[in-house]
Amino acid sequence: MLPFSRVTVIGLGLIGSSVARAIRASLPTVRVTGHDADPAVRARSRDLGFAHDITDQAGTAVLDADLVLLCVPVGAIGAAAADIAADLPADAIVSDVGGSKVSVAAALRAALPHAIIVPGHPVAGTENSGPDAGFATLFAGRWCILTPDADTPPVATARVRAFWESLGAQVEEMTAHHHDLVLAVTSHVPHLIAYSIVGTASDLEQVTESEVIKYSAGGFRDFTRIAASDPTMWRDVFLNNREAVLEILQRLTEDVTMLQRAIRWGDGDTLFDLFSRTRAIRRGILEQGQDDPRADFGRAH
Ligand SMILES: NC(=O)c1ccc[n+]([C@@H]2O[C@H](COP(=O)([O-])OP(=O)(O)OC[C@H]3O[C@@H](n4cnc5c(N)ncnc54)[C@H](O)[C@@H]3O)[C@@H](O)[C@H]2O)c1
Ligand SMILES: O=C(O)C(=O)C[C@]1(C(=O)O)C=C[C@@H](O)C=C1
Repeated sequence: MLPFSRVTVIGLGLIGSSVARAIRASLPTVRVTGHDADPAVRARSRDLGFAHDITDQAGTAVLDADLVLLCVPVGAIGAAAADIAADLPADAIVSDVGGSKVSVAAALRAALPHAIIVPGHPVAGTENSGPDAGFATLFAGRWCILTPDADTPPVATARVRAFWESLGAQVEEMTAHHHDLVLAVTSHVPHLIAYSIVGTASDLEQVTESEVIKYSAGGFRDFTRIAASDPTMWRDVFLNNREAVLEILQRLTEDVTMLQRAIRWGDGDTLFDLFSRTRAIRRGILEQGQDDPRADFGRAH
């Protein structure tokens, strides 16, 4: 049995349009309705045709929904939830895809005090944004983390789990607090490092911009891909996961200082030991078959 038959997606950028496309591909009998606050995104989404209907008002989009998925930047989730509050059916489940979870859960609960809420985060994305960037296979073989709390009925969590599984994702449940700490290490601080190193390179007076472009075929090129990620989305993630990001940054600063000392004092063993450990981690990821699915980008639309 299908977990939902009428899904509304609010926010039709990379993630929202990918969810809509994935539903159309994997759950063809499910009706998909979309809404975006930006009229240009609504017009483009209608041209792309990944939803059965795109409404101009958020409230109209949710009138008969049984699942509403908020796919907007985490700083906008409270406003997007408030926009649907008056029209949300009492038995509809509200979920989201935000990259941080503690503040998102609080914003959802404040805007929708009586709704059934199952916060979520598909750990899958790219550096691109907007409705043209989405693709149906984005979630296949990737993790989706759900962070239900004491107010979340287990049956609602089970339905949202079944929904993501039907799009090809593997689902894990954890607390919002634990999610934010884990993602600070695996996603948020790595993005901050990429933004920072690309910014530093472009500021260096001794290195011209043309040299940065010319010699960026190596490791730096990988950083530039991450540093091209959406500025609004990532500003919101850092402002909304402040505590966990600052905690991990403190640890990182101490570890970088240790490496600085090893380089200064010619301590090759310390460098070699760390690099051997990190190489083993990368090889472990490859052995688990969790390599980067971006190799399929462009072919997967
Ligand atoms: N990009 C990724 O790699 C990735 C991965 C997983 C989760 N996420 C999360 O997904 C969410 C969306 O990210 P994205 O990459 O799709 O961004 P995006 O910029 O591609 O799309 C966001 C869309 O939300 C719309 N929007 C903003 N405020 C709105 C509002 N109040 N009401 C309705 N629409 C509104 C924007 O107009 C835009 O079209 C974010 O919370 C992000 O943390 C992103
Ligand atoms: O691969 C990328 O480009 C991503 O940034 C994807 C990524 C990640 O860091 O893994 C980014 C943010 C998310 O909330 C989830 C996934």
